Amino acid sequence: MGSSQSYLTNPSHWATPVTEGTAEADTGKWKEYDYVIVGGGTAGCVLASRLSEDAGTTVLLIEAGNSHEKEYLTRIPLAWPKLLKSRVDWDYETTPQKHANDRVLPIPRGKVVGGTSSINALLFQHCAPEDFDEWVKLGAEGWSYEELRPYILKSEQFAPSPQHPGIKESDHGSNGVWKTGYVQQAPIHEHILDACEEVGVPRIPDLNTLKGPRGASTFTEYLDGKGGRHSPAKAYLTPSVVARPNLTIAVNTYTEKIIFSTTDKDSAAEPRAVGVQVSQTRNGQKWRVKAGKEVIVCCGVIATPQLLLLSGLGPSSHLSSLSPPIATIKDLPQVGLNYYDHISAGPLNIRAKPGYTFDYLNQPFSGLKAMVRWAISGTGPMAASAAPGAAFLRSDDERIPFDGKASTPLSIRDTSSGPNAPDIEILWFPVVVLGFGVPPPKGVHGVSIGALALKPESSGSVRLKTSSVYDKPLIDPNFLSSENDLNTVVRGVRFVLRLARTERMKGIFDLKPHEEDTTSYFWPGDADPDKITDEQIKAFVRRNCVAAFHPTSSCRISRTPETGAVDPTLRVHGVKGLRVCDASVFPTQMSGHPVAIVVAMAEKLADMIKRGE
Ligand SMILES: Cc1cc2nc3c(=O)[nH]c(=O)nc-3n(C[C@H](O)[C@H](O)[C@H](O)COP(=O)(O)OP(=O)(O)OC[C@H]3O[C@@H](n4cnc5c(N)ncnc54)[C@H](O)[C@@H]3O)c2cc1C
Repeated sequence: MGSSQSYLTNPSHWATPVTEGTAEADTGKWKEYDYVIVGGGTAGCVLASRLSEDAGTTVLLIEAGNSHEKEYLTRIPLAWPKLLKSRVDWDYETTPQKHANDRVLPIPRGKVVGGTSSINALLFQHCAPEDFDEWVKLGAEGWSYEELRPYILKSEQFAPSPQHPGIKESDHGSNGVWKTGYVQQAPIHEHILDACEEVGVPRIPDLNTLKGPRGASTFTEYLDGKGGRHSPAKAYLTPSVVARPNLTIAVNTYTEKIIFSTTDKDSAAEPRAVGVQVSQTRNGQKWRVKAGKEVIVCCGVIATPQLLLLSGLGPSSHLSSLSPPIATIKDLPQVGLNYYDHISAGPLNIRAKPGYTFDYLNQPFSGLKAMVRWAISGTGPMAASAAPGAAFLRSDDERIPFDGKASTPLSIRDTSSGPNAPDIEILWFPVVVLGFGVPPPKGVHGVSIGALALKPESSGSVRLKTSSVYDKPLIDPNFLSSENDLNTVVRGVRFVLRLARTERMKGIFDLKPHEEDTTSYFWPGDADPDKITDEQIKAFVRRNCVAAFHPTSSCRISRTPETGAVDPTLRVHGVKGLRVCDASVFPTQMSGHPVAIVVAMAEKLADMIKRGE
């Protein structure tokens, strides 16, 4: 099965229409592929590319969004904030968050080939090696750092840069298909790195070494060498891969449910996935395809549990409570639970003198000029980093003067994955950010800094609102339900306030005297760390916290169905012919940015499948 057309929109070309009277699992007449991969996002692109390397294996990749090639803005590194709430964003939101003043928080996710990796901030990070040892302890045998690292390196094609000496080539891959390297940064970035050092966080040359990311550094990013995003879609679905006759890529098509065999004699005890049902509109024509070998679900942390639940895999009490109820195929209590996300204090805006940041691009003429420059030459600020660097620290690091005269002793349990792993990230953006959809202030220059709890205890769930894939599910991350998370974020905010008052930032930051106007966009950025109280910071966080867009674990790997949704081979517990591969299977949260790990995981799974594991 294949086509000369690269990305197919009409299911008649690759699936079989459902006609009246057709039995649900009558697969005999359906178009068939060895592997049906649902979700052409980060993991889906990698798997489709690797599994179709064998010309004798047929692969179908089904994506709900459009081809990335048709979405111009996805190519421009600095343009990703413009993609949020656009047609390439699923634009999910949380339920009202009880511990964040009942606010509803946005959760963007990519709806386009490449998925969220096509709309994200392009940061490439291994996270902390100890994160993976923690995974193994939680039951993910085979997913230690030692076992996953070769696949991180396999994926990467790193371009060294003379501006970034001190990087060991052995810490990066050079023969992979995914291009990484360094981009231009706003002038303020280097100053902030030095300021971090002044507040007790050393500068390190590379976040991606065997020592882990503790320290302050510039991010490696994924770029095509011509100033554009090199998403996994671009890296893995090259024109020659897309042209393979054994690979079919379908776009603008929703997978509604997985279909199970009714003839398999063991199906009551262990159902077998035999294909999927798809459609393009809520009440329109439906089509089906058969998976000769496996269905692999790669829909991400929200849509993967949604699809499993819609297919009857989940807690039967939840499935039967829906209207109309969904028949339980396998009672799997953990599907959709254990949703963890990094929580950020909310934008800590600090004014800066002009000339150090990218705020000038908000003026129409400057922005347009930068876009034209990028379109002609792939250079200039639009090719630069939106989040050039970060500091990864521990809340118990005694070298850091977290506390101020007005602070109280905060009790913080160690939730990190190990002594060398961080539990706080300080991430800076070289522009003032007022919030989703809020226009930037005119004539103001500055930075927006996030203080993130990297190993939150709070976890939540994804649940169905209705029995239709066209209705967004209910997402309740339960943010800040643990006081420990809030205290960790408070410590992160205190670090930022100290950083703002370093010698290094004098004359660069334009701090105003401490005042208590909590309605200002520059509260508490201007606040004096010796005058602000923990209660004031906590109130700010509850009012302003935002998800850091790194959710994981809603179908996590575990030894048993009582503790997770998939086994270490990524097969859904107790179901044949069905695996999951995306950030939903992470056994728990990472202490860093997850996209490189999703890619490595898909690389590893492709090898496992080829070896018959
Ligand atoms: C704004 C933002 C910035 C970020 N920045 C970074 C960063 O700089 N670095 C980093 O490491 N991480 C970053 N992340 C997180 C990272 O990009 C994601 O964790 C990662 O890409 C998730 O990959 P995935 O394969 O799990 O899911 P996705 O890449 O989201 O793939 C899921 C795919 O499934 C498709 N799909 C869903 N439902 C269906 C259906 N029913 N039928 C068919 N297709 C379906 C979706 O359209 C999507 O293409 C960011 C996230 C966001 C939102």
